[in-house]
Amino acid sequence: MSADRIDTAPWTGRTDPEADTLRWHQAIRPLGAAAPGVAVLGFACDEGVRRNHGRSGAAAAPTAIRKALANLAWHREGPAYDAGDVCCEDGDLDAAQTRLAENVSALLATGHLPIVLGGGHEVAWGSWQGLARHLATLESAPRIGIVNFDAHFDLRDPAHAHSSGTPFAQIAEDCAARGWPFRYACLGVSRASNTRALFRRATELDVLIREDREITPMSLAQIGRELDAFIGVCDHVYLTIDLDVLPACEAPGVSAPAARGVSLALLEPLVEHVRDGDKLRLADLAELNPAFDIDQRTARVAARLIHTLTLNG
Ligand SMILES: N=CN[C@@H](CCC(=O)O)C(=O)O
Ligand SMILES: [Mn+2]
Ligand SMILES: [Mn+2]
Repeated sequence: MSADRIDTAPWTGRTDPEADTLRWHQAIRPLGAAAPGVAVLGFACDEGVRRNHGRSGAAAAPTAIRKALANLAWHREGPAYDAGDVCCEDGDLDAAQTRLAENVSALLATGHLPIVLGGGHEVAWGSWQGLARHLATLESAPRIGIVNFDAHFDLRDPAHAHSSGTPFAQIAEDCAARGWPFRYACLGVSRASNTRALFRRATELDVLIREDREITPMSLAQIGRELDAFIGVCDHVYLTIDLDVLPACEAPGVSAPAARGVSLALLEPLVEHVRDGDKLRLADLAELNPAFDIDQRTARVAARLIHTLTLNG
């Protein structure tokens, strides 16, 4: 399986003359037959955002994230690879998500930790299918926990149209069809941005919900323990970060900027909980829209989160 497009152009940045000054652009390698490591894979698609009546532009996000990541200091021991981009052609979202899933499952089968660079949050349906396809070859009913940092549940009814607003409802249906448990934590939810119907669906699906206003410096340790307990009853974790969980001042470059949001200073320690649980199999970042970004602020946050997620190993 291979991606639709390989673009090495974003991997440029500062080169220092001193020793031990590596940055990502100097360390990352094209994917090849090599030791398992972190593998970034782009999903250049905003068809789901368009269908969800959002602001198009997230298809350009993988390149913008790579550019921001390129210049960050390299602190890893293990390798990192660029697996290229999956693109959405002619609005065929299902086909793009299927190709994403094929690439993700191939990376998992060769021992990599895939980090998918969305794309609208429709990336999650492709990411999930890749993880499910891989785990189904190993276990009959894998216990997968989905941790979504997001201002939105993205549990809209998929019967109308598959979009950036439906991926976790699609996953819930998929789990039911497979006889797998659906375990979903959605942290950073804005009550003002999700209808009563969405809150009801989340409650029916037994979603672990923490609203944006509940995540404070005082509650951080407690929410970390709740996250640990959630992860504790799973064997595998899929982490998905919708950048619109951050306040608009920290992440202006998204389709639906957050009036309140959860700041990076609170988000990052929670992401570290997920990282350090030893169960993380797959992560993606969604909804960066470079057309609305200011001085690469949102792309820099995305890159910082990748740096944090991949710091160990
Ligand atoms: N992935 C985005 N989901 C949100 C978008 C909300 C908005 O555009 O205002 C949702 O469908 O609720
Ligand atoms: Mn969102
Ligand atoms: Mn979302």
